[in-house]
Amino acid sequence: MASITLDGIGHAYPSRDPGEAKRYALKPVHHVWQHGRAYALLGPSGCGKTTLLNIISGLVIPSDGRLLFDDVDVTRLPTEKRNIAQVFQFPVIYDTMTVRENLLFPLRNRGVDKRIAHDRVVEIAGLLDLVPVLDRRARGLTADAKQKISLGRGLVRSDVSAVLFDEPLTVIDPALKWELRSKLKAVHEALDMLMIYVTHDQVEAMTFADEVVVMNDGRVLQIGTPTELFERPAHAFVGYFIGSPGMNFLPARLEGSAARVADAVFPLDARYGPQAGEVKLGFRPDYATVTPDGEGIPVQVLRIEDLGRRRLVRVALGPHELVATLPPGMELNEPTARLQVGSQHLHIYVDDERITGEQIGGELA
Ligand SMILES: Nc1ncnc2c1ncn2[C@@H]1O[C@H](COP(=O)(O)OP(=O)(O)OP(=O)(O)O)[C@@H](O)[C@H]1O
Repeated sequence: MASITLDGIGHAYPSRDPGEAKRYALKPVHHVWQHGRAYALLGPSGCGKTTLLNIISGLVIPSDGRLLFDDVDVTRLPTEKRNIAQVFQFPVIYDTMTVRENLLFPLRNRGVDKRIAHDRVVEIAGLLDLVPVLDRRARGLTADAKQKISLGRGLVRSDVSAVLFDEPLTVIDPALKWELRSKLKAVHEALDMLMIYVTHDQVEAMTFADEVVVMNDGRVLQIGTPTELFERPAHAFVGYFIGSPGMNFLPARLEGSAARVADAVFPLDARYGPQAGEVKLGFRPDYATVTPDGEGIPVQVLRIEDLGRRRLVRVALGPHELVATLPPGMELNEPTARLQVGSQHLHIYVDDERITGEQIGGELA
């Protein structure tokens, strides 16, 4: 068991064209992943998640930086010497063996005492609801059950430095995904292990992880708890990618402790220096409400989307479109309405990075 340090880890795959400038699939990143915690690597296709996972597993030797398991440099160690377990998108199991034999296999391979191995298999099977099928052959089981065996094989060794999951719920029936997602969370809570989970699905990442690593275009943009990513996205991409729908962004001008968008003025809870100038104002649809009249910024109502549990309203502020929430029971019968956003939910971005001002009252916003 270990913590994992990414010490300036980055990677550029070798190019066929020797004249081409170095192109990073993963831009250098520095971070320490703590023993016992669950991390998710989240981002769109091609953002570098698999590259980072493969660097940790040893399938890719990074072009930059060092990888440490505790204080041991493993950057160039082959996979089999790294003491990690991996779970892939598709089940990796022995069809002709029983579920019990499949789960015992990684332990037998390491010469674990028979009694200890047996108890551990029963513990893991219990966590994954595999006890009733322990003595069935894997061959006859459903795809979901087979992937659970694969998960079990990844989790069964208690001496690994980390368990790596590469989109492990891909083959799971959508109706069962929810169940398995929360089961994996419970498994992590029951076992004191460092787990790293690659996904492009924000719900999977947010359910599973203590901390989510949001990546885009080879860059780690923010590492934070689900709440931090939702409440204070450090980068505009994080605001847009996390949440459904994502954050609204409007081009704005800062004027002390207010942001001006066209003729509308949004009071902020912080004061910004004059250097900020042209910025992006970001706020979540969840924290913006539209009402027919009263206080707030005048907007044009474009359309209402009834999602059953909540209603969203798409409005225009000058030439800009944005999404807000329509409070329960509220009707909009006129083409114009009022938009309200609490100043604590307004964020300022310069070159897509969130900046903080001097909070009115003292601290940083
Ligand atoms: N073996 C390789 N040789 C050259 N380029 C590669 C190689 N593997 C990946 N890349 C490139 O590196 C970048 C990051 O790819 P990576 O597979 O790490 O992303 P990802 O986020 O895991 O995507 P996906 O979710 O589609 O698997 C992409 O531009 C990809 O084309």
